[in-house]
Amino acid sequence: MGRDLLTSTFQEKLDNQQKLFVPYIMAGDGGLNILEERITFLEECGASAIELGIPFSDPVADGPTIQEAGKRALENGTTLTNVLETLQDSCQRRFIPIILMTYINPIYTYGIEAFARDCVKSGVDGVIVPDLPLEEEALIVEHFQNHSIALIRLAALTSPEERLNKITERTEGFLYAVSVTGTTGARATHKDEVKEYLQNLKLMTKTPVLAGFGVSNSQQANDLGKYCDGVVVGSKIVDLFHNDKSEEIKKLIEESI
Ligand SMILES: O=P(O)(O)OC[C@@H](O)[C@@H](O)c1c[nH]c2ccccc12
Repeated sequence: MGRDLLTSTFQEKLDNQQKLFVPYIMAGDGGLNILEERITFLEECGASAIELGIPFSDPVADGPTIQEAGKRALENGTTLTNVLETLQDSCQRRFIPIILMTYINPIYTYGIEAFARDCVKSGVDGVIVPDLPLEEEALIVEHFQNHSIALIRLAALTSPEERLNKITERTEGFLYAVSVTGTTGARATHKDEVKEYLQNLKLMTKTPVLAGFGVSNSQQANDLGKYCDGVVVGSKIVDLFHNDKSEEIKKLIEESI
């Protein structure tokens, strides 16, 4: 469970010469009643873990596709509370690690300790909090540590070396290497400097490094995968589920791992 499950699942895949693939989905997009089905489907396709977004009214890092998904989920009445309840109900039936992506505000409102405790009950293994800078993370770190929940840190192309040192040292589970400047969303190509950026991060940490933002096809996943351990794909997956194209999701994952 928790941080250790994330670490051992990733290590096992890497030992088998596989690349890691973490799809992002928005909880409650299409209704919370289909969440378990989507998670199972992604698990069967070969996903390494699921990044599950909690919809939020002010999603500053999200591009248009994820924002729209968030709006649909909020309209469906999705909240952090009912997502955790849904995950708890299906907890015994899944093996794939779950990572929650939520802004700090919903965690704060929920109560930090209560959130950490309920993550454990719901089988959540890691958390990404994109609007919580390193300087502020003391607010939550201890609570997560006590419950063995991984706090996954994000590196940016613009982070100075000395900041990258702290990020790579502190990250748990994996390092999320944001590989574009700007918000989430499919892009046609990545800048040349991304290659060096990923290689540099790989030298800085033994924790797996995953590239995310702007990956929308297996060609990009394979290209980036030469320099790191795998990819996170959000907008493309959200878009394909929304348009009922799950066969394409299967193909994308199979060709990327
Ligand atoms: O959508 P993209 O470009 O494939 O990028 C992944 C991203 O959507 C997902 O990891 C994510 C969604 N919202 C975020 C906020 C911050 C960091 C990461 C995220």
